[in-house]
Amino acid sequence: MISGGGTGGHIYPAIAIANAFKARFDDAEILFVGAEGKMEMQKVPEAGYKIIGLWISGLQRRLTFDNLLFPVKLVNSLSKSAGIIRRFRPHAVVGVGGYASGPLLRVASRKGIPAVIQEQNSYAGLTNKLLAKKVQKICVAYPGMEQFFPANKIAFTGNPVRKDIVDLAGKKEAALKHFDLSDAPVLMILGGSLGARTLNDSMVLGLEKLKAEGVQVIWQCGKFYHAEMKQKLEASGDAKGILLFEFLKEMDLAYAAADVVISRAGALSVSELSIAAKPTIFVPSPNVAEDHQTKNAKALVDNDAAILVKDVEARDRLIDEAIALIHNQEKQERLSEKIKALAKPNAANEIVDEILKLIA
Ligand SMILES: CC(=O)N[C@H]1[C@@H](OP(=O)(O)OP(=O)(O)OC[C@H]2O[C@@H](n3ccc(=O)[nH]c3=O)[C@H](O)[C@@H]2O)O[C@H](CO)[C@@H](O)[C@@H]1O
Repeated sequence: MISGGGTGGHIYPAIAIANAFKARFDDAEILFVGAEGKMEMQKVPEAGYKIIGLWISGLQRRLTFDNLLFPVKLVNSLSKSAGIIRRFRPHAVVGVGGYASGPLLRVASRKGIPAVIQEQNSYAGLTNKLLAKKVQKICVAYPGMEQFFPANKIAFTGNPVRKDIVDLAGKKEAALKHFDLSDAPVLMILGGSLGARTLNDSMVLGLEKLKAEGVQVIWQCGKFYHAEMKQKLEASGDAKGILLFEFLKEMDLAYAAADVVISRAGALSVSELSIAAKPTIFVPSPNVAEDHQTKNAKALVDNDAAILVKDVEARDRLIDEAIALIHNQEKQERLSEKIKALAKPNAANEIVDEILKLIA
């Protein structure tokens, strides 16, 4: 049983673990438990797995009606989790962070079912910190996580990445064809699973420069911003080679097509870009707990494996920085080599190994 979600950064590692488990045991039964109304309720069935939703959400920092409902939701979710576990009788449960993994893993551990959590970030999320005492194993993606979790429970596996992204070699030509792009340089803009206002604004401000340089763009803007960005792109006149997407389904092909990437520093984006060995400019989101995206990006930037542009500076200089990198083949190669050295492409399999050790 796999539980958690909320954003792509929790959902896709969960799917990668499920796929790696299925690849080893084709008769394995896997059930997901997510939060009603969240992205996982759509993305998990699209990946071919069954999911049950809990009525749960996070606590807001302000006093809201939702906060008053939180204890009711929690009791409801704990009781629903107990029912789901009683019926499904899992051999092991995995929590990937996000609201739903709290109640589910809490109940599972009370029933003595082996439990693993997977922490994607270099800074531990609240749900995972609370669960750490209850579970047997904690699979992490960054060194130094002993500051949040008991050292004897930690396994340094890396983040589990979908297999089609791990297997990018030889896909470039098919990828350019898929997106109907030429062999002129391709810049990819990745705003994380929800899209990013700063990246979108920077892109709009830099559109004319990119067109003048003949740069092609795969621009993932996020569902929330799509209508506005589409209208701005159309208003800019001829936009051949500037491709706008609300959400990219074929991430493997988008990575394969890209020469240079601008990205938020969500943990999975960082892991995927390392495996894909892409020369990347990270613009960490300033709107996340404890500024953890800056910490995610810093782990690479401090090793000269990526470039960092602060969110507040992005509108002024992000696109210039990207164009300079597009023209600097030698720097692209250096960044690509260094970022690849930090990749952990076998994470999903190592996490499956950890689960199997507990079941045994
Ligand atoms: C705003 C916010 O809370 N962000 C957090 C969220 O990020 P977010 O959900 O943006 O997650 P990540 O950047 O970690 O991962 C995004 C995932 O979505 C996939 N994808 C993305 C866009 C797209 O068009 N298609 C697609 O498939 C990517 O391939 C990747 O697998 O979870 C991460 C992991 O806990 C955290 O590090 C981030 O700080």
